[in-house]
Amino acid sequence: MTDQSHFDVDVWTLTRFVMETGRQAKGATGELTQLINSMLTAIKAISSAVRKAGLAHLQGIAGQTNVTGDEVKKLDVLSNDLVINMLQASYSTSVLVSEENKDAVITPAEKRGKYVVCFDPLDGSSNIDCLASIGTIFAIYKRTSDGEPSEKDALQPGNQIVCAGYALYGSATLVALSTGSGVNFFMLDPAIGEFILTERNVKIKKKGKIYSINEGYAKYFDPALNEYIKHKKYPEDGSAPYGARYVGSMVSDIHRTIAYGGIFMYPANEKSPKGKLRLLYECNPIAFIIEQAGGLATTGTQSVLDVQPEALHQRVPFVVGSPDDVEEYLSFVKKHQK
Ligand SMILES: O=P(O)(O)OC[C@H]1O[C@](O)(COP(=O)(O)O)[C@@H](O)[C@@H]1O
Ligand SMILES: [Mg+2]
Ligand SMILES: [Mg+2]
Ligand SMILES: [Mg+2]
Repeated sequence: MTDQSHFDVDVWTLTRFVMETGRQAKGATGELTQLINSMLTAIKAISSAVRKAGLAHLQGIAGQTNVTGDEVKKLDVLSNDLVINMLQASYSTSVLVSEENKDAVITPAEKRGKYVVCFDPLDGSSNIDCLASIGTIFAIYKRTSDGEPSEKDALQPGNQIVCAGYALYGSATLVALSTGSGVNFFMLDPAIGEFILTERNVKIKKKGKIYSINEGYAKYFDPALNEYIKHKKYPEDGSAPYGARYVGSMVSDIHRTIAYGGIFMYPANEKSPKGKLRLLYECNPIAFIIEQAGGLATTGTQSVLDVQPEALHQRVPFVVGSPDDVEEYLSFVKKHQK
């Protein structure tokens, strides 16, 4: 018998994992499995496009701006089309909300299913042309209304999420996924085109040593935030200062925060009174994952997942990470409210 130890013959692919957990869900119809698998197909295709962008003239701008004023890149458009087409072909969705579409995309009647998906097809677009890591983010909800689907079906708080995940197109392509019972990491094995389970039930450190924020906006930060950052740089208790890391691709900054611990912040500031990150397809899915990993996700005044959305592209201030770090930040906010 040859030694097969180097080749796993009982490999846990993401598809197998989702089927396994899907079967345990009461009343499982397999529709969520179909949906997730279609999302994975889009993610594999985006991963391939990202890695050949420089060769296939896919870098650079597409020549338009989106509803939130972002300059849309060619890869934003390609990724968006891939996700929409794959999800609608899965017969499991009724309403799609994308960063790149002003209005909700309603699935044609003959292809409708019971899920609503909010997604950022390509996160970190400003980093495409310099080859820094970028990602895809998604959140899946069950439709709760009857009759004709509409954008209202997507205005659910993040605490109603059924499944959320992100893909990171980094030195490897990774998917972090949660269906509400913890977070699991899967890495793409290009040799077989499958995502392989690499880390089960991932937990974030209680406290980290890294803070992550774009300090280029420090001029516009509120006093509580500036005092908190000063405390990280010049700790009064003689402890070591925190390290600073900021990629400018949220998925990349978030994945590092989960892997190493610490805090990621995109708060409100004078220039962006509600912050920059969008609630439905950036903050809610990431907040869900972070909390499933034992972390905290706050707007500064409430838990992100409790925010009742009022508009598809609304922004919220966003501070997430290790529980002790987020709590410490909130203590500075409270101190300045008195
Ligand atoms: O350049 P800034 O203002 O720090 O903003 C960086 C943030 O903008 C984003 O790129 C916005 O996301 P998109 O690239 O999907 O529009 C985040 O990924 C990132 O955290
Ligand atoms: Mg954008
Ligand atoms: Mg984004
Ligand atoms: Mg985007």
